[in-house]
Amino acid sequence: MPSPTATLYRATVLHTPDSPFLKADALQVQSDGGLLVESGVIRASGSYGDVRAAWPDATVTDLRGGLLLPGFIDTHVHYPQVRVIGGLGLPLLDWLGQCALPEEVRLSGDSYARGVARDFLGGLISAGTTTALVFGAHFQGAMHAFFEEAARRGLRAVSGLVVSDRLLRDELHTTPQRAYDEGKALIERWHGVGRALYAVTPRFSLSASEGILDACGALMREFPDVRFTSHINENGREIEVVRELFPSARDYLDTYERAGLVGRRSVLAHNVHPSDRELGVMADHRCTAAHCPCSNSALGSGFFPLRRHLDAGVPVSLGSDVGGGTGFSLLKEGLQAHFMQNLMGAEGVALSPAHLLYLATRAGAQALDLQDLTGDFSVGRQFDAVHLQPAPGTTLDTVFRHADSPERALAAAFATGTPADVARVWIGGDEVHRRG
Ligand SMILES: Nc1nc2[nH]cnc2c(=O)[nH]1
Ligand SMILES: [Zn+2]
Repeated sequence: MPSPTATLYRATVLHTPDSPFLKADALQVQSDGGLLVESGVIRASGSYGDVRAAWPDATVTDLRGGLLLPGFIDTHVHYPQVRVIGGLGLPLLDWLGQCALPEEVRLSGDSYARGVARDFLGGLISAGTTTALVFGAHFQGAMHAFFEEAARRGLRAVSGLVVSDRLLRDELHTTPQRAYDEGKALIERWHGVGRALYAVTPRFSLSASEGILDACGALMREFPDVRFTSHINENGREIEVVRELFPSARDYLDTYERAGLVGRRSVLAHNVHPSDRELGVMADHRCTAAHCPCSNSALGSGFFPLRRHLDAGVPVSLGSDVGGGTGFSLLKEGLQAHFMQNLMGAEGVALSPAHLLYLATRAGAQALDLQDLTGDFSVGRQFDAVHLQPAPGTTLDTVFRHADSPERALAAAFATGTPADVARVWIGGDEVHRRG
């Protein structure tokens, strides 16, 4: 019997439980759909009429007039960089030195860090993101502040202390022992607590000695279900420096591989310039590449070789890479991915709205090994959802009113949607954002 707390969401529902890269017709659409949610979990789905008939006592929430999508999953976004979005015109290493790192130093102050965490979470959730792999800060206090604020907002946050011991700035450097000790303490405090998970996070091999990568490896061995994230193969100059710093490594990936950091729960951001060997190893381990198209464009990092990743069998997800990226919207990231693949001509992959939705949702859940929990609207998943409903009189509202199918409306959402079109957001059935 349905409990009195069951809610039936009535909406135009779209999701991609299967990958459109592997299966035609992967986009599932219910023009007048129903999702029955009880205790935050989806118990039934189908046409509104069918679900209503089976659950006549459920309270109906009427969301007709927009699109109900799975909450977006951002698999690469930096919490300390929200206030420095927009440093355009610099390549990676100059941008880090001039824009990102001076701000990251300020997070040594706990109250400053808490303010940044609040700004970050407000921006992320109001853009429709419900799960995120969040590149953390270099300071333990800032990470406690982040996890506390993320819990308060209800985000599914996967994050960890960022560790480095060379070539950044002294204030951001640690030691292998301290990286291990602080990482262990944070894992024991936060991993698996509420919706939080921990990710071991060396910044990138350029700023990490073998000692610090080994300390990360020790944490991964001791806590095998934590996640791993870092950067790889983003920028030509960065790759040259890594080659000089690790003369015996076969390539950039090998610097992580030798430390035991490449696995099913590893997500490496960018991978704009991979070798075939690196792609083969990532595929063998089911290690995901987080594609960040706005960042790659803003920092001039290059065109992401999506075709080569797909052909090699490497999983790919999407990231906003704020603040190298230009904002929190995964709609915008999807559009930019589409543009860049188009501009690559024969080497590019034609990305349909179904591909974009998959990359922004289910692919991220798989990257984080959370596919049984979130990322689509299958029965048994958490109700993590975003309701796109443009305000009356806006351009997207006009297009929605005249779209001849939900698929066309979805394409328009990627083409012209912004966080202003996000009307409501739920995580685990809790409403975590409602447009003012
Ligand atoms: N885009 C980007 N790449 C990085 N590589 C190392 N740190 C960073 C960062 O903060 N942003
Ligand atoms: Zn990044």
